[in-house]
Amino acid sequence: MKITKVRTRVFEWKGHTVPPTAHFCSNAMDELWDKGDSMGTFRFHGWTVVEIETDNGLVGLGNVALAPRIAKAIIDQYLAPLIIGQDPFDYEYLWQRMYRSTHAWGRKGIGMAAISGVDIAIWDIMGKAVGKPVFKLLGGRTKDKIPCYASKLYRTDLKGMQEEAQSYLDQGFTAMKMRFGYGPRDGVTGVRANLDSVAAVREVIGEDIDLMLECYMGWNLDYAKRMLPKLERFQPRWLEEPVIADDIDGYAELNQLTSIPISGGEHEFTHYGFRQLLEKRAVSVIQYDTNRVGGITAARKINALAEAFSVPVIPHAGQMHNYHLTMSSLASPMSEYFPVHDVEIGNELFYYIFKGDPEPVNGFIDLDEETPGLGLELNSDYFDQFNIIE
Ligand SMILES: O=C(O)[C@H](O)[C@H](O)[C@@H](O)CO
Ligand SMILES: [Mg+2]
Repeated sequence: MKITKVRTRVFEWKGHTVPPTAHFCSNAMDELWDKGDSMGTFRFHGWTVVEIETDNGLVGLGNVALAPRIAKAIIDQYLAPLIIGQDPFDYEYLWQRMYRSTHAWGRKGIGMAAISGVDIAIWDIMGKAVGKPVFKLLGGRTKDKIPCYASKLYRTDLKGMQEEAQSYLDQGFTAMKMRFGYGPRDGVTGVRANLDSVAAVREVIGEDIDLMLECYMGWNLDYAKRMLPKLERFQPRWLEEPVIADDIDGYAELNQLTSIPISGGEHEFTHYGFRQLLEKRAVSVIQYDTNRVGGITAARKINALAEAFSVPVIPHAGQMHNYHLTMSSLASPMSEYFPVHDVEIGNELFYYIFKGDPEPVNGFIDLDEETPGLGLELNSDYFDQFNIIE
């Protein structure tokens, strides 16, 4: 079997979006004095869709969620020529070919995200070629079903957050993640506002539900050191990305500071990046996203490393490209799940572009044993709401 064609399309949402309110989610721009839209940095309203065709008529589907127009250009100009004419089952060779030939500029960030999109499509082809779901190629089922945590709870008014938390309990979730809205520049009142939001959610969910806390890199080391002891009484399952992704020593310091596990890796790349995080004991939970980290070929290596370090892997976002790895790895106890809603920050856009992602039932998702490949197809129902760039 040979790869004959690589097609990339950018899907840019032009439909209705829910505007974020102030202090919706702390983020890496918060430290800067900025007159602009401080929420702009973490809205993702576009996606790159990768379709790889083979000479026996198979089409593999991959995706990239970061800087979609750039990802498309990288795939079209640099990666497609490296894989056309090649056998998709040579996935490790192809990964190394893409990785090494773009090494001067592509090791981390959007270069690796583009490689990820291609690699995901290659795994989809392999599954379709042998008539098996991708998790079967990765070792098979290690769990009956995958427990999921509901991930939204952006910082709005406390009553609204409480109602939202209650709705996840009603749907059967036993774990959920909330976002902080305030950081170092918001002073003592911001500290109080952050603590109040966790107290409000805990009040509704009680002590027997896992609660994850997300900073999205909106704090700094000093602020995080002051916040962590104050958060201990809420017994969070983890505190996520307290500082920017490059401050690995900061993560390591925070991870030893209190009983609260520090999570990260959503903005880290390849097994080399994760070796550093693991060796420094910088994170207690790993959160790569397969569509950034280097695809399934890199993610499975990270799973092996994490297993040896006894650090759980709970990938960013859930979604099919991650679920297959979670299903097949003992290192992965759980998945993130974005409850479907109107287009807000863009995480939910995945469901408007693809269909096939499983719906959680009582807080668990399952993968079908019979559907070959990743189990995704394009969802043409919403095509007219996108600007589609070929
Ligand atoms: O962990 C996450 O789910 C991500 O950090 C968020 O989706 C991010 O996009 C900020 O909301
Ligand atoms: Mg996160």
